[in-house]
Amino acid sequence: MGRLLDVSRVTAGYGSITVLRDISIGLDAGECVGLFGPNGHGKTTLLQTISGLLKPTGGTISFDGADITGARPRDIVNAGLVQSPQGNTLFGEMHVLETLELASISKRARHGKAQNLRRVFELFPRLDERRTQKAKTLSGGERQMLSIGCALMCAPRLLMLDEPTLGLSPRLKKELAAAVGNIAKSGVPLVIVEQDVEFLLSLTQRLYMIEHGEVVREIDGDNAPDHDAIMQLYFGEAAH
Ligand SMILES: Nc1ncnc2c1ncn2[C@@H]1O[C@H](COP(=O)(O)OP(=O)(O)OP(=O)(O)O)[C@@H](O)[C@H]1O
Repeated sequence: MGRLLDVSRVTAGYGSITVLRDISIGLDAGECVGLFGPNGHGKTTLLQTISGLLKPTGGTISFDGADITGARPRDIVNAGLVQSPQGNTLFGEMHVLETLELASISKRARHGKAQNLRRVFELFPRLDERRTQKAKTLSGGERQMLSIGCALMCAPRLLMLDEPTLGLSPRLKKELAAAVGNIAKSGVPLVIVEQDVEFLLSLTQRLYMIEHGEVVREIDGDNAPDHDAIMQLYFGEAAH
């Protein structure tokens, strides 16, 4: 059986700027993988390309055996491949419940809307307590939870999270890590972009280190280098 997600030799960028160069990553059903590396080296661009928001100029992307290279974002979501962007992309004037309901507009999300909503509130009690609070008044961590909640409203078969812990306090980070861990335990495979490698190692089986739009290293979670070696990798090799 093929992989759940197979990104093969993809090239993509913005206009004349090439960001991703012949990049390949993949995961099997039931697996969670992490992407890390220095800022500005293409991790978000990779997620946007997989989601169909950016069209690759080379390579192929398949999801559950179907070729989705260049497919429309809405068709990709309907196939069950859903991205949760960083939490600052929400509509500020809409409150929590409205936002989650709006997220269930897609064909895929309409089924089981009540059940998905229950699941989001179980996972994130903070959102349950703030159903009628406007998105713009939520804290950074709560906005991140709402962004993940929106993705969960689409009943993902693969969920991609873009820096879910960015700017969070240690306490909120722990809370979010527990919720993301529960999502993984419920059987949803994850692709997580994060700067915090320890956070990634606690949630994923495999890491890809991305530099200059390429995978420069693949790390197996069971044989991961220790903290110092990872820092050396990060700053030693990212400095040039
Ligand atoms: N819309 C855009 N137009 C032009 N260039 C862009 C655009 N979005 C991103 N870039 C550039 O593409 C490169 C890769 O950015 P990207 O956001 O993918 O990196 P990243 O690894 O996710 O970084 P970070 O960890 O800081 O989020 C950067 O040089 C960035 O400036």
